[in-house]
Amino acid sequence: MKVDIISIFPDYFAPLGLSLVGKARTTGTLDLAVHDLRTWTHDVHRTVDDSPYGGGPGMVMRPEPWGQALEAVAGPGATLVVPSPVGKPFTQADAYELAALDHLVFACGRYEGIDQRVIDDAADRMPVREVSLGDYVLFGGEVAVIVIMEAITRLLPGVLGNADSLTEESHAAGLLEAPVYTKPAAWRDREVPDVLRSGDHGRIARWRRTESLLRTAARRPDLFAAYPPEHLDKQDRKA
Ligand SMILES: Nc1cc(-c2ccc3ccn(Cc4ccc(CN5CCCC5)cc4)c3c2)n[nH]1
Repeated sequence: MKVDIISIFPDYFAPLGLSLVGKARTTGTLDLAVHDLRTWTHDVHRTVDDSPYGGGPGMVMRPEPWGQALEAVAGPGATLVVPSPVGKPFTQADAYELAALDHLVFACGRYEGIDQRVIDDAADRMPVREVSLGDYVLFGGEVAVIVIMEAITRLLPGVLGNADSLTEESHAAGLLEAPVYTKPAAWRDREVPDVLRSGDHGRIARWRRTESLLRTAARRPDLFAAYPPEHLDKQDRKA
């Protein structure tokens, strides 16, 4: 997968050189390049922002540098992803969709956002997705891109050691996962649930299922309400 990131803070993406994302880059699974938006400014001050038409707080990112940057970076077959407080909430389903694409270009805004004409102009040439990471306001798109890149990269072939981790995932299955435990069996007078040490895999699977349902009902009534009733068997109804 080819990914290009455009930002006025290219150093923000150093974390994408570490750990499993870094490994995906060295193995060639992920071809990632980060570009400084100021490359496409031509004034002595390398200006990327200006005051908002209509007034209002802060500054807005100028369209010219973005227009030239996207022409240079987003060729045919690219999809533009723009983190934004007003975007569509980003979900695991979106991560799967983006992970299946050949070329992603991320536009990281700062200040109060990017001139809307940049998005509208790009949408004439390529698919554009404005995505929100949640109902809170960040300083810019960079942190959102790091999160999105983690969510996508772990879905790429060969990145996760044990592919089972993907099938067991909660958000993939619509429920929150059960609690996890490891050695020691007792720690600060707290015991690991006996069922998990029983070796009875059927009983263990039922226990985990029950814990997932209870957790989801308690913490994410929205997910629980959306969980297809046909996926609940009579054993679950006893929970
Ligand atoms: N999920 C999520 C994503 C973001 C996010 C993503 C990209 C950018 C680029 C700039 N900002 C800062 C930013 C933007 C808009 C306002 C709101 N202003 C009110 C009046 C005009 C606009 C404030 C501050 C971002 C924030 N935040 N949260």
